[in-house]
Amino acid sequence: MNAPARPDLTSLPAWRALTEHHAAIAEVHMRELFATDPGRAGRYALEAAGLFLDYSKNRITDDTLRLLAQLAREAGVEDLRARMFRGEAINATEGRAVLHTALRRPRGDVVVVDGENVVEAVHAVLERIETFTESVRSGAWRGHTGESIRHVVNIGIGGSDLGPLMACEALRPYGHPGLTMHFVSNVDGTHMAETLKRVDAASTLFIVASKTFTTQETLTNAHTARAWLVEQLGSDAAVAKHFVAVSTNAREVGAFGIDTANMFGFWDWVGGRYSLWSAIGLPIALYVGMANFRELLAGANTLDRHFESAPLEANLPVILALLGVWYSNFFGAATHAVLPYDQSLHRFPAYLQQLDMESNGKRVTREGAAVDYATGPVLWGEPGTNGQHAFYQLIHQGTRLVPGDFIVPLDSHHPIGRHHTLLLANCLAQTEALMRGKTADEARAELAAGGMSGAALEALVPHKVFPGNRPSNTVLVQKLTPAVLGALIALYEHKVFVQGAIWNINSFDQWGVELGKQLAKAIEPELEGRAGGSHDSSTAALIERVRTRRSA
Ligand SMILES: O=P(O)(O)OC[C@H]1O[C@H](O)[C@H](O)[C@@H](O)[C@@H]1O
Repeated sequence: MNAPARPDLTSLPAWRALTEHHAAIAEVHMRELFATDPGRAGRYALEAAGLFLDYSKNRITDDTLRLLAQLAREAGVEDLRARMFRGEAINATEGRAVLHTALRRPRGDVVVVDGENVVEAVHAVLERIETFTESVRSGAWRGHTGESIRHVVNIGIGGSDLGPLMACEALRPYGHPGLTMHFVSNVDGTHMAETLKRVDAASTLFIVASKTFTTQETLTNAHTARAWLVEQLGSDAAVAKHFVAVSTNAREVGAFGIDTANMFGFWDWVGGRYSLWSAIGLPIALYVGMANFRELLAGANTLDRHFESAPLEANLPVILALLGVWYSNFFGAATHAVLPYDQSLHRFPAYLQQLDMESNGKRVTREGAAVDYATGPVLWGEPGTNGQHAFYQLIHQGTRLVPGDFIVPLDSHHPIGRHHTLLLANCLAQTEALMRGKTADEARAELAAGGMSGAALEALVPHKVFPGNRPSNTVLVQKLTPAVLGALIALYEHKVFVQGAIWNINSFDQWGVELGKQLAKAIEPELEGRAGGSHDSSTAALIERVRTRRSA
């Protein structure tokens, strides 16, 4: 299981060469690079799986790309990629394979784990999902009182929430008109209470989605929902027609009271944040139908094949990953923005936050040594153009370097009037402005043309200057179809993989979420006065204040 320890990242020849190269080009402005190289946009563009990437507005030259690809090679990206696709247990701290790519393989493909072809098992579950979703969508599946299903409430959190929620939002144009989707994740009772106000029990299906089926938030919400349903419909027997489960843990599903005939399984080689392709995608399949769900899988599989076979220099996720490494490790950028110019991708940044930050927010190497370089960035974003009117000021004129990905479809699902032309124009204008900036002379000339002069003009000039040289990627897609969405998600999954491989961290565990959970378990009885504990003075005083001041 244990591969030989890799040399430290910063001692690799390519790393050293990149350090020198960075010193040489750090001050070079992209305006200059574009002015002296008419072929730049054509050379720094790639297309695969319905995604077109323009990465020419980056602070790179041919040398940068050559050295970054060399870094990927020296860091063993290709070897780890092969080991992931083969199903080796590359998630060493949990002793697990990492095989979300097997979930989107066509029938007939073979991926063997522990002597079993998992692709067959994957398709067997897909067939069960197909049968179930068709019966719900057609109205054949009846609730306890004989009504068909009109509301679906997914109860899950993290990877058992963000993926299905994001994809259902993104694929609204494909959604079943008679189904309203709801997602409850937060243990804050408000989330469940406000959702239950909007559904009626007789026509509601609850999906309890939890890989482990032990997650406190999800189990608490599921118990509340079940009690509500039983009260509304007046019978425990109603649970059978209104609750299904998605989990790897049949025992706990049974203990909760859901018949395992109504359970859709998956496997421990599917990480939570990589699970929307598994039965965790049940809400997606219910909403957009199985044919579209299969398209989503097929789009991701096309990107997988590209990732697996394209040379590093022409490999979309590899290029995105290398650019991220370039900014994180050589320019000191601490953050990365994802800016979809598509309202239906409004939860995409939130989804990517878990994917990227839970995967690469690590501080020790796969061998357990503390890293001496930066790892995953703080990822964030909002749909354009809303961001433009909120935080783009900092991206244009602030003191921090914020590389960003601009994602936009050429065709809208809602081509009303000139909306989409305006949206596209804004997207293209922003990346141009970030790259070019505005010099003092340009600002001066503009102010003069507006009738200003003298000291007043000069006083304004510094405020009107945009330094530019701010990097961005532009991802163009024809239209946000299920296949394109699948490819887009897979693009980021593999980007995260490549970065984790270079940083030599395990992108597939998440021990960092455990300590808070542990402490919450200890504090919970203390808040109710059922136990005492030993804490720092701040936590102790806060517990005391909560215990004595809350009214219920
Ligand atoms: O699906 P579950 O087992 O309920 O887990 C839900 C989520 O909670 C955990 O704490 C992890 O941080 C996430 O990676 C996971 O997706």
